[in-house]
Amino acid sequence: MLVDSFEVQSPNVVYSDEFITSTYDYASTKLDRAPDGKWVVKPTNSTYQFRVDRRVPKLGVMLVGWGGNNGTTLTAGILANKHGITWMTKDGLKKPNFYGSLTQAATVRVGNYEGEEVYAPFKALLPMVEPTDIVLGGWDISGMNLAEAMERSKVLDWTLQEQLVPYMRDMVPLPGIYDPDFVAANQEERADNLIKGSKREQMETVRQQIRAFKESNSLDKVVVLWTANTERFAQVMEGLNDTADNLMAAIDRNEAEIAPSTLYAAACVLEGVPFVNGSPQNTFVPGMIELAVKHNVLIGGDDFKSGQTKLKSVLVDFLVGAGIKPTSIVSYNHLGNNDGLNLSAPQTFRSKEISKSNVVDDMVASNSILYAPGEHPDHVVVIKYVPYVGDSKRAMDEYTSEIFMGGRNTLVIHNTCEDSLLAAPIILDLVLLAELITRINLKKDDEDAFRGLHPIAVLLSYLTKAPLVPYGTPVVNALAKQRAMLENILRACVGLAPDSQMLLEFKA
Ligand SMILES: NC(=O)c1ccc[n+]([C@@H]2O[C@H](COP(=O)([O-])OP(=O)(O)OC[C@H]3O[C@@H](n4cnc5c(N)ncnc54)[C@H](O)[C@@H]3O)[C@@H](O)[C@H]2O)c1
Ligand SMILES: O=P([O-])([O-])O[C@@H]1[C@@H](O)[C@H](O)[C@@H](O)[C@H](O)[C@@H]1O
Repeated sequence: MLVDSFEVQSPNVVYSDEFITSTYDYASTKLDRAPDGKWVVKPTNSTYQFRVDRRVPKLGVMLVGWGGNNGTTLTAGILANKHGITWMTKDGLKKPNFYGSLTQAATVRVGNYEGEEVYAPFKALLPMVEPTDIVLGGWDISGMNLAEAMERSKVLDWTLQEQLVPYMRDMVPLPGIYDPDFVAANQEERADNLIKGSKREQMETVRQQIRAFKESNSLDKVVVLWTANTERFAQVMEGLNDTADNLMAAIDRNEAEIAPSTLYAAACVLEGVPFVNGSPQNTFVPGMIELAVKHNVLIGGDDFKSGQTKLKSVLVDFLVGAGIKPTSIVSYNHLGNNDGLNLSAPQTFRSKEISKSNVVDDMVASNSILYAPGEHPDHVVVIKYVPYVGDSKRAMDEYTSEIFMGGRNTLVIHNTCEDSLLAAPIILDLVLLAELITRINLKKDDEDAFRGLHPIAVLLSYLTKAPLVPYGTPVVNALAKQRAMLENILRACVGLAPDSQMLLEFKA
């Protein structure tokens, strides 16, 4: 059974016009080592208070790379849902949906009613912005309007595209910050819509564009998300970008090694606007992270977890969790969109190779029965550019594992999909959750004042290949654990315990 919404009746939850306030008992463990070397695990309990602002803002979302495959596809999807646009295909009439979005198309279990399991939409956990209320805008180094850019992307059925043209032809991306040193040379030909000037002038222009977008649309909040091309990694150097002050000084010196993505991110932080990185490059150099923490502005990333890697973070978790030892993982894919064209350059591919490769580290480290210290599966990532297939990425994976008594198991997976149809709903979740997170405050035990969550938005991990986490926080890539972490924190905000899956009421 699915319920559209619910309210929690509990002495630990108070609903006011402005806030949902909950008192939550958090159970964890503390480990000690006894003198005889025995490990001692001590259950611990602490009390948190969560306070969520129920007032959903008028939200503007500014995409860096708005005219790309992902940007145009998300824009088209939101408009088709907003206006109820249906379209005919050879398979019959199609209706708009938000499939692939955790917040819009997934559910959470809230309990059992008269013997029937009851679920609610994920978005029912806490008040969230409705996707169709979002005001979209953004930047692109290509000045093509969104209708023509949608056609260029070749993602959506033509019978849908032609109905969307009237809504999208007047959407024109703002000029963007372009630096050919950070992307593939093959991107030069589309770079006709550029912010000129020094790095400081470019950053200040972006700040002014954000302010103008917010004011002209009478917005309460803006979230910026990078869905532009993958950049090469920037060198991290002492005195350049290792601290917030050094980063700002480097921008003022027009230092070449400051990437466009970092300039956008810095502009956002200085404007108090959340910035989410959907690509794998190290936008968040140490100085950028320090700047965000200093200004207490949400940052999150990196690299949308959309297809091949998302499956990997499930499959390896299943194998290792079942005591099976993956020993060789080969992930190949080819695609023919502009992302693939940009990734055909070694320096930009390297950014993607890193984010696609590190995703198994936590799962391998979780099982020293299978893996000796320092031992890892062979892991190879290959991406090839094949123009003919366009956005329809072909992913082929081979997982070889050791099983009982010297046996071997090999799984071969073929996965074909429009990459942008996987990424667009993930972008939606990232911006909706980033906005929600800024409305969550908490305090622990006897702390006096409520405070926000850490500006590095670990809660977005489920949606990213390379989760950005505060120093000292474990990096979790296993998809089930990431989803549970997100769901359980949102459940705690309304005083609900994690779903233990124990179903004890049916056990005796
Ligand atoms: N499934 C997916 O599509 C997926 C998954 C994970 C990550 N990503 C990442 O998302 C990003 C976008 O993917 P896409 O398929 O939409 O690519 P795309 O090339 O179609 O779109 C990128 C857009 O960004 C613009 N752009 C490039 N540099 C810019 C800058 N400095 N400022 C403003 N605009 C700029 C380009 O002109 C282009 O229109 C890529 O980095 C890709 O690696 C995509
Ligand atoms: O998310 P995922 O499917 O593992 O990874 C994808 C890669 O396989 C693809 O080659 C690349 O172009 C996309 O940007 C995305 O990163």
